[in-house]
Amino acid sequence: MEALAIGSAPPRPPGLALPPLTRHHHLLLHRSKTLAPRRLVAAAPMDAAAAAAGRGGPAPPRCARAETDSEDAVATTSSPHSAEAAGAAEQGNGAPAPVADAADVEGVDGIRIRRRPVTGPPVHYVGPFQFRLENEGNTPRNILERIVWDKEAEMKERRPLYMLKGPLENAPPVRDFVGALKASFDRTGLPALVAEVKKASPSRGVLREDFEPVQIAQTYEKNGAACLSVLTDAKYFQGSFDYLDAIRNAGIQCPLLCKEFIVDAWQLYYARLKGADAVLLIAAVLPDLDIKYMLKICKILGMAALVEVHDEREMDRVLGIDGVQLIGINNRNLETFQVDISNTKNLLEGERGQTIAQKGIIVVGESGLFTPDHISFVQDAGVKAVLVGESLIKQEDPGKAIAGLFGKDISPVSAA
Ligand SMILES: O=P(O)(O)OC[C@@H](O)[C@@H](O)c1c[nH]c2ccccc12
Repeated sequence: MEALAIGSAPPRPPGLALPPLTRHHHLLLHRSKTLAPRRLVAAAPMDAAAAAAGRGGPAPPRCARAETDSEDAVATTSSPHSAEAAGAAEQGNGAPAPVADAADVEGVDGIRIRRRPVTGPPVHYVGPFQFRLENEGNTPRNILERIVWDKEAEMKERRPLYMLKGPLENAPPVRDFVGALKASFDRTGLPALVAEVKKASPSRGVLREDFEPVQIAQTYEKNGAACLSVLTDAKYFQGSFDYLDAIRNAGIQCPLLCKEFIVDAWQLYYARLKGADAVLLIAAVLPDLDIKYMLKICKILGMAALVEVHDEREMDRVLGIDGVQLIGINNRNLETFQVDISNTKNLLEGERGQTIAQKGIIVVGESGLFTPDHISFVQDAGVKAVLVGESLIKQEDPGKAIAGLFGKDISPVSAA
């Protein structure tokens, strides 16, 4: 294993130069005509969201006043790289750069959500009064944005990275997540099951009242799950890193996926020390450069990364990244909660499917799978693994429910 780059930020991989400034110019210059007119409102010196954003996370959003337009606008960025680019724009010629509206930042680095709240333009001092432009920038527009903003805030409470060094050295050895998926597929001829230990979700509420994570994990393993996925987000999924820990220490052999909204490399180290063998990287949340960077850290830590996509654009982005071994196609849109299992098929059709086959990438069909027909449908579409939560966890014995989902018993004992 390579040395762990802990205590200091792992170096930016060679060849990953910052994108040239011009890549962002259209975003900086273009202004939406559809935005509602803005109003000036009297404001407290700093509201809570602005204060949170201003506390200085890894990549504070930058704001600048529009130069060419009388109407003030707000710029934000969704990645460290675009933030740096915006900074360069300010410094380059000494003049304030034209900026984008909140609505225009959709699509920065290929991600639609805004990674951080827009803080709004600076407070204006007018005699004894202070004014601040009112806009929608401090309100999340969808659930994914809300979760990610909260996660960024959570990150501010974390222990410093160097404090993870000791516990990381004592972490349980890594298990081969990809190998387990392949072995299961070869053994059963059916998509390998990643069974999810999930108490609740924002879209479905509480899925199981009497929630015993270790027992659930044990029955999943006994009944043929190749790997397990453990929700660790507390606020929206009632998950916990303690569940990961407890499952790992209960003697479960299945490799474990840490199901978390990863926004910061720190979480990768933390997941590993809690026993994770794989992590989820969501393309709707992470720009390409962050995915590349995090893949390298995963490699150093020996963990697999399941890179999740939901649409063609995200799939194309991820197919352009070297070193991706596992792609998850989420049938659930995390912004609207709509589930459509034909999404898996659509994203695997034509050239995309061929590229995936050439690269030897394993595709995991995720969400909304309830019946043997659903499993056959996604298998025919080309997946070699499935990620299933609700349809199992809601049954009295979630493990026994596996045979119902696949239409046959896939437990290792029955195959022997
Ligand atoms: O419960 P379902 O519909 O079987 O879905 C499981 C899994 O795909 C879903 O929990 C999931 C997929 N991607 C995510 C990202 C974050 C949180 C949860 C998820």
